[in-house]
Amino acid sequence: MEDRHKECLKSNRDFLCSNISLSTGLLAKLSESGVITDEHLQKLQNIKRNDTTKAAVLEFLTEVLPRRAPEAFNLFLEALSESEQEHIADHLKKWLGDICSEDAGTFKSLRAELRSHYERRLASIRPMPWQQDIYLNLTDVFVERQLKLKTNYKGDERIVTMDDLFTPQQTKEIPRRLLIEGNPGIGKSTICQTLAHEWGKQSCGRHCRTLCVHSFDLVLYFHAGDFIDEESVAHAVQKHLLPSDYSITTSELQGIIKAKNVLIIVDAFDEANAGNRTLDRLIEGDILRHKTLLITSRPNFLQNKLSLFDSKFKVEGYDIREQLQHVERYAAHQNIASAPFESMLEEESIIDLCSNPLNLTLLCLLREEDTQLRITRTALYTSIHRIIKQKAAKRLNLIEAEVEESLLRPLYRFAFEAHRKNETVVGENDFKKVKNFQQVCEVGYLTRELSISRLQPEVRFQFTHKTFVEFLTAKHIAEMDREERLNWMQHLRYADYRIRIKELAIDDGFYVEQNEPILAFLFGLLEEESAELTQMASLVIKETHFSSEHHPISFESSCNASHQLLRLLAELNVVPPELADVICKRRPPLINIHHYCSDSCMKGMLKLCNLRFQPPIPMNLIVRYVTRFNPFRAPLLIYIRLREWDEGYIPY
Ligand SMILES: Nc1ncnc2c1ncn2[C@@H]1O[C@H](COP(=O)(O)OP(=O)(O)OP(=O)(O)O)[C@@H](O)[C@H]1O
Repeated sequence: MEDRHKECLKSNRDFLCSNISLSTGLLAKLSESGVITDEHLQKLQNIKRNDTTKAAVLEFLTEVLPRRAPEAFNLFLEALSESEQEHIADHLKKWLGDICSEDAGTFKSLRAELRSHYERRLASIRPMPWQQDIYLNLTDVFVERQLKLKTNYKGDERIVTMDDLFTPQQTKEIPRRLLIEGNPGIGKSTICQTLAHEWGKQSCGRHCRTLCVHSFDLVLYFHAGDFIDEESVAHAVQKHLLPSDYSITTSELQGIIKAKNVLIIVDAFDEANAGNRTLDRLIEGDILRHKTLLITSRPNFLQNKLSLFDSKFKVEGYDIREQLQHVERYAAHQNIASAPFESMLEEESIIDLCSNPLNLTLLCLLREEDTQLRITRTALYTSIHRIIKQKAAKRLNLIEAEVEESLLRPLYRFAFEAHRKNETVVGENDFKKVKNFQQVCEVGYLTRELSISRLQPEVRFQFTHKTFVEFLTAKHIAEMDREERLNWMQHLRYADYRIRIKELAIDDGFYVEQNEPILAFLFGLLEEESAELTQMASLVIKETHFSSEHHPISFESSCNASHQLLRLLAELNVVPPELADVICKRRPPLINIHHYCSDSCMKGMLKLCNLRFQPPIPMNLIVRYVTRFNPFRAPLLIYIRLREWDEGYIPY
């Protein structure tokens, strides 16, 4: 409870004890609004029964109410008014009004100024900050997030909604230090923005009476960097939240912050924690310990400060329901049909991207720009990579070429090394070699990892998505010279095998598809480099026995190693003539297309058909069980003269 409210109860104790009736109506209102618990209720009723009402009121005023949440005082006044004791509420309000009348004007004006600041400045999201003309209305597109609340030191978690952020948890105390952690682009800043913007709207709406953001008298919304070189929160408010011609002194601000129920939101601890003394003091409770502080950070930046937080939340990727809501809202906001965005969520090649709100927003923006139904996976990742690069350049105040040269190239190498070890982490020994590693992390592909051993702490960095590791690895390989690249390719395995011996519990296998995430990106990235591409394709042709004859009608001839070239061709927009020549010279006498064939295999097949070889390559097409409409299959079926299949299955 706020100091001035405590003071008010104390100064009016005699009046209250003599006048309050602990009626059933009042007690019911107090327990309904959460001011008292069932235990409190029982205790007060016992005192009333065994002693006097006065004694019970005294217990309530001294032992119960002052220990409750800041908004309990106002709820108490409301309960009085609603239980026919309005005159008591008025008496207390008048006392408070007389005491605070001078400050009240300053406070009201400050609150109005902040509200209008948030209303104006936080109304939209700009997913590409360097492109201010691309913006989305926050209220229209915001997807309500779920958070994981850590419930004990063992790491057990419980799902909560954003409405539960400020709710007392285990200890029943209002949490004063809250932490939200999450990976890059997962929506931490957007949560902060929404909280401040909601508060700016004044109305509590349906949240009324819960511990929502509107229960705070003031919300101060900062970026962690706003505290650098600021000696106090009041100084940071003056510099970052108020216009320069707004007249209020730092000591007035300090007085208001001290007296009021304030929520301080600090976004992006990870971006500005070094040498941030005021922020450290705030987290440690060395200053403003009774105020509520909400910090967001990418994971594992607050290691030695974690114990200072009463509530720790994690925000994770979208589930499918949230993805759907995201694209529907986006489409409605842009006033276009949502079907193309919804179908995007089913595209296997980008499934992992869709769970990240930033990536999904970028995908929507790209999809809107792109009138073609499909673009290659490489093109998609390249576009997103470019956006992430531009974002980093803007944030780090560098030109894009510098980001590429000094930050991304080391990152490509890290990805390559990590992939080679089949890991998605970078160890201390690796990153120590890079002088600006901190900045490399800030690009947004790496997050700080917990040490593996508690006895010997080690800092490690984790890549955010496996597919990005593959894409960045391919970027590294694409930058190698030809010999080195071919040498890397030569060491891949190109034969499928499967061993299963049940009695010995041996189950092992290898499918060349395992090479494809990187090879496909590599083909896509080198599309313009015809000679390089042809060299790589020749190697694949040779190693996967593309030119050999396959059994003409085998049900087992599924989409296997010999189809790898097809799947890699799918990543190209155009097959360059040099490569087409090689394929033509080394074409197989027959190609089997099976109902097992993957979409990219079909897509590559189409590309092959488009080369119009003379004489054409004969083809078996086995189309059993094609149940689902697939946009690649339909044109293929039209394009290819179907060999009749004696079981009479009708192609879809
Ligand atoms: N709840 C949401 N509803 C709709 N869009 C969202 C939501 N959360 C995030 N986004 C989209 O994702 C983008 C990135 O989100 P945000 O900046 O909040 O991520 P972040 O976790 O703070 O990332 P970083 O750690 O890189 O700063 C936003 O600009 C917005 O386009």
